[in-house]
Amino acid sequence: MLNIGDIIKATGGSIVVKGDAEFTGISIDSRTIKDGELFIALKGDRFDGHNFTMDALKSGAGAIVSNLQFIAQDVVANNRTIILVDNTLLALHNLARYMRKKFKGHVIGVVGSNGKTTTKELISSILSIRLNVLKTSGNLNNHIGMPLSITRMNKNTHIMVLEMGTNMPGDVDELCSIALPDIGVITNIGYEHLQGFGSLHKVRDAELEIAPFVKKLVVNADDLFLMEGVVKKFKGEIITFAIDVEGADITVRDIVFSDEYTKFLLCAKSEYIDINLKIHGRFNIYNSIAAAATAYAVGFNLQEIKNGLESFEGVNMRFEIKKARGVTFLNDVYNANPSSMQEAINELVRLINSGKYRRAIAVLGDMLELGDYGVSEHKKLGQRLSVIPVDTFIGVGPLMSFAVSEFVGKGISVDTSDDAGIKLGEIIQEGDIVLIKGSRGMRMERVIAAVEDSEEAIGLLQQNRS
Ligand SMILES: CC(=O)N[C@H]1[C@@H](OP(=O)(O)OP(=O)(O)OC[C@H]2O[C@@H](n3ccc(=O)[nH]c3=O)[C@H](O)[C@@H]2O)O[C@H](CO)[C@@H](O)[C@@H]1O[C@H](C)C(=O)N[C@@H](C)C(=O)N[C@H](CCC(=O)N[C@@H](CCC[C@@H](N)C(=O)O)C(=O)O)C(=O)O
Ligand SMILES: Nc1ncnc2c1ncn2[C@@H]1O[C@H](COP(=O)(O)OP(=O)(O)OP(=O)(O)O)[C@@H](O)[C@H]1O
Ligand SMILES: C[C@@H](N)C(=O)N[C@H](C)C(=O)O
Repeated sequence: MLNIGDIIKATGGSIVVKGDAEFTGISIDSRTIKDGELFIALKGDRFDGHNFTMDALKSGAGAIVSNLQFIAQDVVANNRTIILVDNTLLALHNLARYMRKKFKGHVIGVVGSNGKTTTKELISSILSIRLNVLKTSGNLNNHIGMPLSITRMNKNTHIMVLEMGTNMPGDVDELCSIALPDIGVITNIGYEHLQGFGSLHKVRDAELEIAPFVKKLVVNADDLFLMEGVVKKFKGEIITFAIDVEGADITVRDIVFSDEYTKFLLCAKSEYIDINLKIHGRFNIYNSIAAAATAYAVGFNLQEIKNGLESFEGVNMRFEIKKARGVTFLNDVYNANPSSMQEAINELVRLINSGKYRRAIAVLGDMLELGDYGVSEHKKLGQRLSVIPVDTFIGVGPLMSFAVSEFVGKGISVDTSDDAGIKLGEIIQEGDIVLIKGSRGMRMERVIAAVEDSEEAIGLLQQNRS
């Protein structure tokens, strides 16, 4: 329960109408606010939440606003609490910071270019074995989603696992100044959001903004560029995980990949345990050992870590392997940048080399937000695809057309993911393996939807089977 005294202390706001003094939680959305919650009216790209204060007050217990002119008299007369502040986003930040300061457990901040959501979920899966974990839900990793997640804290919360996203310098610093993490996890440094950062060095600087806040930093020792920055900027306890580099705190041996499972031996000092993951790819071993190292650092033993890792089912749209009508789809449509694209291609190659598939098809959408690197990174991708056994490459979007033009082989350039789905529907055959990936804005999930709807594709597959 949040009480009005704490809210006023945290936000410095003033009470305009005093109704309920206790609230079950915070909501920023009148469409989903629940009975007893306090609405915070935020201004967004499409709407100003103040326009929905009345709706919110009808269902909720009160509101924090910065502008009273939207509050109708009949709602005021209804005795719903109304708190006036100068800046509602800042009020959300201050409230989250206030609640965090009262919290005595560990707060784990997960940053890095790739794998944050998956690593956050893996850490939570392990810690939940014996603790009540509060985690950022889904991908809510920005200056709205992360503080909002903190406000879900209650007296039963033992530990927090918070994903922190960034697409420009200063984001991680801002998020850390609210969450005050004591343990940091940096998954890796890669080519992401270069439009906002300009260079890989600036990406590293941005992710390392977590360093001054934490006492322990869990880092990927195989990422030598990251490690160079960590050693320069961090003076606390460094906990390392690695597949290749020897001597890391958490390492792995005897990796076995298949399209059903990923097995390996997880080693911590002189102890080891076998792990059988339901998720796929070498990059997911990194995410798993990042989670293992974090859990180890807060006192979890290897059996608990095994249980948490093995029960994890994966996150939607992140390298899901789906089989439909004899075709294997690698559904990696959540996002894309040059580093994660390379990882996905490595996995495609590994699967092709297993000899189980007839043909490989890559359906790839633009990698967005790369600024000046956009064209050159797409051209490089086309060249890389040319030297692996990809039968057909369907490129979606204007940037991918540069990749298609560099591709030596059967390349098709289309404008939208719907068009790509139709093309794919025309060519897929039973026994094919298809990688589908692109930036969020490219909506590559529509490729799979279009194939599923395509009668032609279904017909072709049935014809092939008989
Ligand atoms: C605020 C909010 O959550 N908006 C989401 C909402 O947008 P919508 O169009 O409905 O409204 P507005 O934002 O314009 O509305 C303002 C407020 O009005 C409320 N409201 C509106 C209508 C109504 O009838 N009643 C109302 O009460 C409304 O609820 C608002 O409070 O829906 C969209 C579609 O689902 C969402 O896209 C939109 O989400 C925005 C973008 C958001 O910031 N959401 C956060 C909760 C969040 O964490 N979102 C993550 C995205 C994270 C991300 O992209 N991370 C980047 C790094 C980012 C770094 C930082 N510099 C940055 O720029 O943010 C990364 O690479 O990881 C997510 O959704 O996944
Ligand atoms: N450790 C990793 N190294 C490289 N690529 C990865 C790694 N983990 C995941 N990926 C790729 O990144 C995609 C998104 O994964 P995830 O959502 O876990 O990352 P994220 O960092 O949270 O992304 P975002 O920045 O959009 O929040 C996956 O589908 C996969 O292609
Ligand atoms: C979805 C957002 N978190 C992200 O990763 N954006 C990049 C540009 C992408 O979608 O590839």
